[in-house]
Amino acid sequence: MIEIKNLTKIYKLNKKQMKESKTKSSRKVAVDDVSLRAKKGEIYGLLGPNGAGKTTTLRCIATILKPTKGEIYVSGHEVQEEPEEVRKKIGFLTSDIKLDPQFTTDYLFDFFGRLHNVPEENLKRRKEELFEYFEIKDFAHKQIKELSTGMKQKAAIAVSLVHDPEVVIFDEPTNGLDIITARNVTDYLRKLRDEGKLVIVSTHIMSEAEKLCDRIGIIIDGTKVAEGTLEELLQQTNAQDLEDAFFEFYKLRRE
Ligand SMILES: Nc1ncnc2c1ncn2[C@@H]1O[C@H](COP(=O)(O)OP(=O)(O)OP(=O)(O)O)[C@@H](O)[C@H]1O
Repeated sequence: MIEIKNLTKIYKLNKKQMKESKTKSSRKVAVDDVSLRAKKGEIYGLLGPNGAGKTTTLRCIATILKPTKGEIYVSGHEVQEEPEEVRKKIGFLTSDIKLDPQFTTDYLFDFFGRLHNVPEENLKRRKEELFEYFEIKDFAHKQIKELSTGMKQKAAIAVSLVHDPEVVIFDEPTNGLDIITARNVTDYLRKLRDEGKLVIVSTHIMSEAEKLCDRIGIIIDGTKVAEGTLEELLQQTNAQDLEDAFFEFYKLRRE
């Protein structure tokens, strides 16, 4: 389970960032008092527009960013108190973390597997399974820098799952992927959910959230403005689809 209790993340802005953001304040509240729970066996989607605070929230869960306030528990371990334990439990994918361009997928898979203390037998089996599923075999021995965007994303996904994590945190996992590769990835996330894993994803794509996520948290300007199953969100807004529901919540937030 992931439990976020009153997470707030404030970035300190430097002069250049203040100028770019056209603000006189040196503080940017990226996430403002967000609480949520996601359970094993579900895909929880964080849905929000650009700059809503989705990536910041996921990075705090993944121990990459330090929360300004609040607590986050991953399988019972608090991210600031037991970051090592949290890192063992999670697989984290984000576009900001790039695989080293001079290495091959095959090499990086083994490297990260050993870093996670995956026994050699299991590592071989995991590689066989993931490389087969994501059709990595044909380019497994090419350097990352030679790969297309889609191939790089598949490689990053396989590497993030090397240790068979019980919690999978994917930041915009289908970003930049063609429709076939994107379906491949979302199908794999469903498979993980069906195996009893907890999957948390961020997206700004309404149709993806609608089809993929068991529960959705809508986040706008760093605040969670709504949460529920698709049916619940539609009921709350009398909307026909998620896009309409989203705009209802957006209007309410901006009023
Ligand atoms: N390192 C940083 N320093 C200062 N401000 C930041 C930093 N990272 C993000 N922000 C700001 O915090 C806010 C939330 O950003 P975040 O990346 O979490 O949003 P997001 O919902 O993931 O957006 P997107 O869909 O565009 O990736 C934005 O206003 C962003 O400009």
